[in-house]
Amino acid sequence: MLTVRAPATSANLGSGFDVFGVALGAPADVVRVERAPETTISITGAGSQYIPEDPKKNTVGAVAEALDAPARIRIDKGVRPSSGLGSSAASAAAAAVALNELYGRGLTREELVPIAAEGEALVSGEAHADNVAPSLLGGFTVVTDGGVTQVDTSIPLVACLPEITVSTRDARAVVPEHARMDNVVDTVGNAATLAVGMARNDPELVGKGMADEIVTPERTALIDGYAQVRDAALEAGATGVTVSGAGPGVLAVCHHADRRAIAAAMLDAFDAAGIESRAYQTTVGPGARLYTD
Ligand SMILES: Nc1ncnc2c1ncn2[C@@H]1O[C@H](COP(=O)(O)OP(=O)(O)OP(=O)(O)O)[C@@H](O)[C@H]1O
Ligand SMILES: N[C@@H](CCO)C(=O)O
Repeated sequence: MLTVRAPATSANLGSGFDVFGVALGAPADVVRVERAPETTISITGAGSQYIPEDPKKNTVGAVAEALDAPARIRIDKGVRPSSGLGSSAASAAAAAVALNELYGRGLTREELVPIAAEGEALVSGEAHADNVAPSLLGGFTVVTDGGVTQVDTSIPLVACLPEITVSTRDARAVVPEHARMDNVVDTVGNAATLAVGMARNDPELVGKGMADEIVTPERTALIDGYAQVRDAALEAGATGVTVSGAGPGVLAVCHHADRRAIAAAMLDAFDAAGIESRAYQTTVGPGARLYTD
């Protein structure tokens, strides 16, 4: 049996819609695989009751099919689905690493990115790879048609997850089809600032570079209490705040010493809006890890 732990991720980071992503130190999914004549899936853990065990409807089933690697697959969910923390991607990334090893396919982590993205196509209608790439490779990733660029970094983060759900499919429906050129110019500048900040491990540059006037404002409207939570995090010292992935998770970038106060401020602000939430105080971390029993 092979076991893989694959981390939650946060995609977009505001200015990098469908391009940027980071691996989170926590939470994570754990996937165990054994060879079998046909693929079966069982699921335990966070939100498992909302996730289909039918291989044709589960991201790990799509990965098993893409790798022609049937298996008995057990998923222990650390990442709740429809969270904005790359839940479906964490399972897909873990399965890709595990099944690649189980069947000796010999693919590199980079080569597994489009395979794991097949799972994302299944659940959100598009094979966007901005969650599976950081879950497989760790650190900060930039996904383009030309491939994936990755840099290791350890920027401190707080990811706050409210007890509401926003499906990626619904959140993609509000993305505007057109943008004004001045907003595009601003967003390109912010994205470049953010990327430099990641390379320099500088939370000030990363936070500043998350600003985005094109996609983020449309999505914040889907998250009750977002404005209050953002303001509370900024007051508590966050260098930048944005929607995590497609939401409803909210991501704050900060200095290490401010994480606790920011987490408390975000939890209180959601609470004041009548919404329970939990906060992960973490950093950008490593990618999927394989264990052999
Ligand atoms: N292995 C899996 N883990 C989690 N969700 C899955 C899995 N397989 C299928 N799904 C389905 O995918 C949907 C959740 O995926 P979605 O992309 O909406 O959320 P997410 O991965 O948490 O968020 P985001 O991509 O915005 O970070 C749910 O409908 C869930 O049932
Ligand atoms: N880039 C995707 C990520 C979903 O997690 C989106 O925002 O729709």
